[in-house]
Amino acid sequence: MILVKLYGTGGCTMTAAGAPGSALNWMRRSRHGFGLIRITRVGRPAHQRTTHSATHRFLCTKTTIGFRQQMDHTIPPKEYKWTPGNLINENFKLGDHGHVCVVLNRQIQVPAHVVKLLWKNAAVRCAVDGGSNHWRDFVVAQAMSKKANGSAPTTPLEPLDVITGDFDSITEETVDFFKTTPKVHTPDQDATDFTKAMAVLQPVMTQRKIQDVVVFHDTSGRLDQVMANLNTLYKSQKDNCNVFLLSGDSVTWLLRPGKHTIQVPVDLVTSQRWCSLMPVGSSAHNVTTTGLKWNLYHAQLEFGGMVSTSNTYATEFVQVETDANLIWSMGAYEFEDKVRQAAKT
Ligand SMILES: Cc1ncc(C[n+]2csc(CCOP(=O)(O)OP(=O)(O)O)c2C)c(N)n1
Ligand SMILES: O=c1ccn([C@@H]2O[C@H](COP(=O)(O)O)[C@@H](O)[C@H]2O)c(=O)[nH]1
Repeated sequence: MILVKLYGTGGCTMTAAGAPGSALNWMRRSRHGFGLIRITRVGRPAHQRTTHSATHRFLCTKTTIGFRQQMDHTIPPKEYKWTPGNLINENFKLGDHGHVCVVLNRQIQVPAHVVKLLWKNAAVRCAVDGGSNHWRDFVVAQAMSKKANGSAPTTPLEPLDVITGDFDSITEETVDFFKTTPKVHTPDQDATDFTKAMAVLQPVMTQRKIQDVVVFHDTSGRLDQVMANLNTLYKSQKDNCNVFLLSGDSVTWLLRPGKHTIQVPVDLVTSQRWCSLMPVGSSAHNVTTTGLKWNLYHAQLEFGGMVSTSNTYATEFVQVETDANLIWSMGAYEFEDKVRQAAKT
């Protein structure tokens, strides 16, 4: 097993410069047979951690005023355009420089054809700890189904580039199955394996100018893990990347403060699939939407107050203007499969 150890202690930070020993080189070097690469802990070392200083509070206040000015249109709000159809029923390719695929430790419920196309088109492919067991199951199931229905062999699934994690869930069989795949050990127990995987991937993404990450997860099972996965969306903001969580019946990502246009696949509009806006972590004080069945107008969204669930679409283009982060989640897939089944019969 090629083991790349992510040390739990140490003073250096990961660099994107590609210097010898940097995180950036894990793929290239491991392919050349390098056994051990030292990468330091995720996050800042303890001596560099700060409490919220006066300067920090000052900056926060300035930022808040900045958002208010954005909402007042004193300064134009930052604009974002989203085309989730690329994850649901067309193209299956994101960004000018491609996307990263990440498999978390949950059975893959996203329809197989979607997984295969997103995987094929990915620039980097990663499994996180027990996610590698599920990826192995997926690979085997695909091979078996081809054999069982006698269909012509197609090109095999592209290999994993890296497996990361604290390795408390990956099985020996899976280690053996992926014995040539580089492994990056991330033992830090103050962050989830998913969060640490994002940190491992970040230098490669920076180098290759990749901004989008497609994650196969599932909303069933452990609520703490589901909530932690949402937290990872927040944490990934600092790296300026977009992380999309795909489950068997939803696509979820973070809307940052600003003005968002979401182009909704037409079939989801006509079938009136659900969508939602959730103020996870902090209240949003000024949210205005158009294109939804139940719109908001300079509304406050917060836990303990109003949250927008079981909403749906009035038009193909939804606009959301918000002064705070919101989790956007929308129904997908399951319905598509039902339509496909119905069309067959
Ligand atoms: C305040 C606090 N609560 C909880 C923890 C414990 N903790 C947080 S993240 C983490 C690692 C979780 O690893 P992951 O592989 O993502 O999940 P697992 O399936 O092992 O639970 C642990 C142990 C902590 N370090 N600090
Ligand atoms: O029920 C679950 C369990 C795990 N996850 C995600 O997968 C990674 C890796 O999990 P391991 O248990 O360490 O293999 C974890 O960080 C979570 O992000 C999950 O989503 N749901």
